[in-house]
Amino acid sequence: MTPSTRRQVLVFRELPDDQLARLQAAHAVTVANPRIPGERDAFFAALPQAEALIGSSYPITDALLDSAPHLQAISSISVGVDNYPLASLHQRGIALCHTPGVLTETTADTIFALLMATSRRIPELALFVRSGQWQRNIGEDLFGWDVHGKTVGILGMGRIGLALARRAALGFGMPVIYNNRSAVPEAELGALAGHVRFVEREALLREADFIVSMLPSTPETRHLLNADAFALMKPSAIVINGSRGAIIDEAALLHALDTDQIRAAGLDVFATEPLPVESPLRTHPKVVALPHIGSATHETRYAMAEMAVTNLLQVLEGEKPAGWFDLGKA
Ligand SMILES: NC(=O)C1=CN([C@@H]2O[C@H](COP(=O)(O)OP(=O)(O)OC[C@H]3O[C@@H](n4cnc5c(N)ncnc54)[C@H](OP(=O)(O)O)[C@@H]3O)[C@@H](O)[C@H]2O)C=CC1
Ligand SMILES: O=CC(=O)O
Repeated sequence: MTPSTRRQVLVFRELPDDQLARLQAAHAVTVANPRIPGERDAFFAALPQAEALIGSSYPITDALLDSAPHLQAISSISVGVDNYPLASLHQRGIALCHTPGVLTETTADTIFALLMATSRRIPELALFVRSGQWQRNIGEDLFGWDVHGKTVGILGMGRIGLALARRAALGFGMPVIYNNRSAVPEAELGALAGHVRFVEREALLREADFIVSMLPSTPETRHLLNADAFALMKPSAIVINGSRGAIIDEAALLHALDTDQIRAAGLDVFATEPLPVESPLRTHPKVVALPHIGSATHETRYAMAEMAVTNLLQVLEGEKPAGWFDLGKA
């Protein structure tokens, strides 16, 4: 990419003031979030001039790219890149950046908390107290299930999967099994060496007490947790989805929960987000549902915004930033 003078940058999700100012110091910036009804028209009006986009949580489609003929770079404020048409970006020569690493530990904290909350029924019992139902000692109908010592099966042992495995194996004494397309080299396991075991996916689904998805959403991982997968799991299995809604066939999940094929599910992500109010997952007694908060702390959302702005500034200068996404390998 040729080093720039001032480029037309379209910001499609709010940025911290100081990070917006970094962009404004170097480029001509329009801020318009297409998810906000009052800003939608401004977003589409700015696309024909836009040379760069920065934001997240909005699907960038081929049709949208067609209306942005000058686009040269997109900087996503996320690690997941499933909102972008990767092959089209590659074909059109549009660079893509994302924010791997800065959200790893925070997301692992959230997903481990979700695992614990689901198994120990924390939201349900907190509501029990809040609603004034705690009148005597609780009975076993409200007991949860142990977390420590149980086997966790991680689908997608990448950056976040490994951070989750450290919490589970080294903090909670949990045997960890995992599945990837290729096993993590022993040298990259660090303190986890000897604590985790690569297994085939089917074995993971059969053996694990907790099945956790940290897989990216791709054509290959779509509905990987489907009726066949739930049929392999233990009736006591708890399914945790910390990555993307598309990994789970939600109708099959509901059937598995309703027929006691599995015990419970903890979900941070859904096929449609925000979760539609009519979704049975919202109020299902065996489901703990969160509003996609894996990385949602003040510190980490700031770090993501800062990295995304740095990525964009560097890519517009013709450099290859830390968050460069290699479209050639996607
Ligand atoms: N809930 C939330 O708020 C958040 C959700 N996420 C989600 O988490 C995902 C993972 O993030 P991160 O850990 O940084 O990503 P990584 O790329 O580091 O990890 C992904 C892992 O999945 C494995 N994988 C990819 N495709 C397949 C497949 N078809 N079958 C089996 N394994 C596969 C990869 O291993 P291999 O290549 O060997 O197969 C890799 O180890 C993101 O893509 C995003 O969707 C991320 C942040 C926050
Ligand atoms: O879901 C969040 C992300 O960063 O990806």
